This record gives sequence, C-alpha cells and structure tokens, in this order.
Amino acid sequence: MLCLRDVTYEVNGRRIIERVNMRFKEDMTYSILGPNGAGKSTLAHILMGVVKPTEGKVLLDERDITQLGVTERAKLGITLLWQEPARYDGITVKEYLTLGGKIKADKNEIREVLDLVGLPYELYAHRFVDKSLSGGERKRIELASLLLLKPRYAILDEPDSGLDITAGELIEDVLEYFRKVGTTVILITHHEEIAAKTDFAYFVCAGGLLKKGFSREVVEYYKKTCGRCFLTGMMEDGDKG
Ligand SMILES: Nc1ncnc2c1ncn2[C@@H]1O[C@H](COP(=O)(O)OP(=O)(O)OP(=O)(O)O)[C@@H](O)[C@H]1O
Repeated sequence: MLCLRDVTYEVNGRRIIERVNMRFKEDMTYSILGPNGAGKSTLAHILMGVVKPTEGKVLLDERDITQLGVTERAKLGITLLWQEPARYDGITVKEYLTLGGKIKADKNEIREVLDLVGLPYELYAHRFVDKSLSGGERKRIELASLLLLKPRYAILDEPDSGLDITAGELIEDVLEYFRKVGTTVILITHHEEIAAKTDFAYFVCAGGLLKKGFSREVVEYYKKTCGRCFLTGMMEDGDKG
C-alpha cells in the first residue's frame, strides 16, 4: 500500500499542500479530483518523488520512502504519466515502448497496447517520438508505455488532457486493462466524469483534502460544492496561463 501521511508542502513560505493523508491499496483505482490550482499535480509529484514534502511522510508498505528520488521509486514500481508528454528525437515508438529492448515484449503485446490507445501498430510502431507526432498522439504513446510496463502503481496526471472526445472511452479501457493486470491507478483530474470511472476518489481543494470515499459519492459532493465555491473562481482567475 502507498500512503501519504500528514503531508505538507511549502514553496517560498506558501502552503500548497496542508496535512494531507491518503492511502492507495493494491488493485484499486483512485482519482484525485479538484479544481485548477488545488494541488493535485503537486501531490502526484510528491508520490513520485519529484518534490519532497516539507513535513510528513510517503510510505510504501510501511517503508518510509520520503527521501527516495524518481529513479529509486520507479525501481519500486511507482510510475508517473506526466501532464505534458515528452519528445524523444531519433527514438521510434517501438523502441520507446520497450525502453530500447529492456522490456521484453513481443509484437503482439506491443500491438495490443497501441491498439488500446487507438494507434494502429502498422502506422505508428516505426514512427519517431518527435515533433512529427501530435501532442495527443504522444500522450497516447506514453499511456501505451505504462500499459506495457504494468507497474505496481500508475499515477496518471490529467491523462485526458490534449485528447479528443474519445478520451472518456480511452480512460475506461486503460482502467479496465490496469485492473486486469493488477496495477493500482491514481488518476489526477478536474473532470468529474473521468473521476467517476475510478473505484475511489479524493477531493482536494486549496491544498487540503475535503472528501474521500466511493467515486460516485465524492463526485456528487464535488458537483454540489465546487462550482459554488468562491475559492475556485479566485484560483482559476489567478492561475490562468
Ligand atoms: N514551484 C512552485 N512555486 C510556486 N507555486 C507553486 C509551485 N508549484 C505549485 N505551485 C502553486 O501551487 C498550487 C497548486 O498547484 P498544482 O499544479 O499542484 O495544482 P493542480 O491542482 O494540479 O492544478 P491544475 O488542475 O491547474 O493542473 C497552484 O496555485 C500553483 O500555482
């Protein structure tokens, strides 16, 4: 089980995350739902070790991993799909998916994950992961790489951003695949219809945890409270760009 225990994160004296507790159990799918600027990506980065909390701990199976960096956490099976997909000039999609051959996967497995993200093998396997691919295509390729990896934990930061109207279906297929292979999913989103697809949800706002529980209950609460919250309007105005 992966846990955040009493996690606080400050930048320049400003509290971005305030005493947050979260637990992610095996084989479950979770979402972290909240408006723009709520602190969702910061929580994803704390889970991945991109940034270290100012106070509190990150625990994996009761082991304190707070001070471990991204590479060490990746070795423990924690992975992150970044909000912005990266580019790798000179590397083909197939090489990228198999980490240059480090992941043993036959053509059928590569075909399966590319099909799942809506990119036909014949058209994409030998393309380069460079600027010739659109942002949405690169996002789909990054999703495919996590599917092939079958990590213990997959943190998906806004997996639907930059994708077209098929994103909802794609996220459903991704969640079903991860449930099948036993990956615990932590999905970051501000879309309630995406959050509703996971088993459990945490609703965060202004760096604090407001509600947790079954996704449908948390989503209902989010719909009732968030649109009317004066903080949401203020943060969205302040965080534009
Ligand atoms: N390094 C930093 N320096 C200053 N402020 C920061 C830093 N990192 C995050 N913040 C601020 O902390 C708040 C939370 O940011 P975060 O990116 O975690 O929000 P989010 O919920 O993921 O938002 P969005 O849905 O817009 O991506 C924001 O107000 C942001 O401007």
